Amino acid sequence: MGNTRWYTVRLLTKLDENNSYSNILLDESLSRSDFDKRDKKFISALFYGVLERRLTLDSIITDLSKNPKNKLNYTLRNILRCGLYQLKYMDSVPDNAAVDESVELAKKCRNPASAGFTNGLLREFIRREKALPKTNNEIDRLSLEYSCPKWLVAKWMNECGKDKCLSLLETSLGQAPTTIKINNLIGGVGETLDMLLAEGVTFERSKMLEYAVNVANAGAIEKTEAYKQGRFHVQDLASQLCCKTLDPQPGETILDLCSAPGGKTFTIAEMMNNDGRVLAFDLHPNRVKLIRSGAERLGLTCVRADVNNAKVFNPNLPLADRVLVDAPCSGLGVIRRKPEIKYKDPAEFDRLPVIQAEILDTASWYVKENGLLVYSTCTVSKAENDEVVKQFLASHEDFEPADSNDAFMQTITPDMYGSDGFFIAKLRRRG
Ligand SMILES: C[S@@+](CC[C@H](N)C(=O)[O-])C[C@H]1O[C@@H](n2cnc3c(N)ncnc32)[C@H](O)[C@@H]1O
Repeated sequence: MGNTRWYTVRLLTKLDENNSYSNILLDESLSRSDFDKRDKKFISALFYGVLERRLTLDSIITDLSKNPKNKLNYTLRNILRCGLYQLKYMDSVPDNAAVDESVELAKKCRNPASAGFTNGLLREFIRREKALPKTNNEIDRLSLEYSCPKWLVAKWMNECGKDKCLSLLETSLGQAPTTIKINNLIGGVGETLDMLLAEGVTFERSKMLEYAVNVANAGAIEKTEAYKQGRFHVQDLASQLCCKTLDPQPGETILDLCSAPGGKTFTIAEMMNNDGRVLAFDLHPNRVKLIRSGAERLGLTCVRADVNNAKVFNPNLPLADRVLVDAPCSGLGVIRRKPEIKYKDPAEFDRLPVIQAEILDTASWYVKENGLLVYSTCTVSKAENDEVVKQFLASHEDFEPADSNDAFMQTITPDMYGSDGFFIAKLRRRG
């Protein structure tokens, strides 16, 4: 097991140094390693666990360090984070093993004092009965308990109220579900599910959507024969609900302006029985390739993918029956999948509403009379959701809510259907 811990510490350190995406870094390096299944599971649990609890773990380190101003190097900090995580959150690891293994790793550090420091800090944590540092107010307490930055706790408390905020915090931790969208154009649903079952994949069909299936042991889902045959793609339930809101019909022209990697494009094309035109765009050429290869695997010949900047009006694009703007956003609805999002500097998110408004305004030019414009994000943030839509409606008299009551704007939170956090607004161009 020592090897798996050192491996995890090195991966976490790489993440600190390079700012890369956690899932890509872990998947790529594990697939190149020769660890067995059990070791890989341990490494993943420790890696993601430390990442999602990083704020809490660092607060404990600061609290217990005799000299908190003493800067720890990345490696030693990650050894301590991993040790504390095992002590506090991994019941399967005995306390002595967590401490001893961490001390062994600390001996690999250049500073000879590291091992003693690690031993002292971890043992002090046990002596204090693994209590979290004391806090003075509720925001600080929740921030520490859920490893969520104070600004985000305060924001959700303010915007959603205490109960919703608590449920957002609760569902921001732990394993995210894996949902697939069955391709109704290749074989029957039953046939595809039988194939998955035969390959050892267990699942539960969604009660909300006919072609949505929750997969339990999703590890190698993209290695299955059913996947290779294009019988499904991985897509969260909320994204599938977004496509349902767009409600594309066979024979129509659809524009999907922020489309990569293409999940919604594929579902839209399948809902249209591959009949009509789905014009899918993204700003980044490499990501456009993902749309093309996905559509090809799924046999969706009605999809055409190209590079296009959604902020700038493109006179070559046709008027469309329905236009989807699945906008770039802060991603606060998916921090369970990508914990690094919550540690970003919130100032980075300030520019997003302006970009979103620009894209939505440009998108509106492509909508036919009586056509639909759907705006969506995978974030829970009024500034990027409700406010963008309200301002759009205020400055575009030719558009109206597509549903008569408040239902035209929907904030989906993970507690509702077990999906990601998501926002969908459905607007119509007046006739
Ligand atoms: C939320 S993701 C889209 C996810 C996609 N709709 C799906 O379901 O798979 C937002 C996408 O917008 C793209 N994007 C960002 N700025 C853009 C712009 N100005 N024009 C077009 N695409 C843009 C990003 O590259 C990213 O792929």
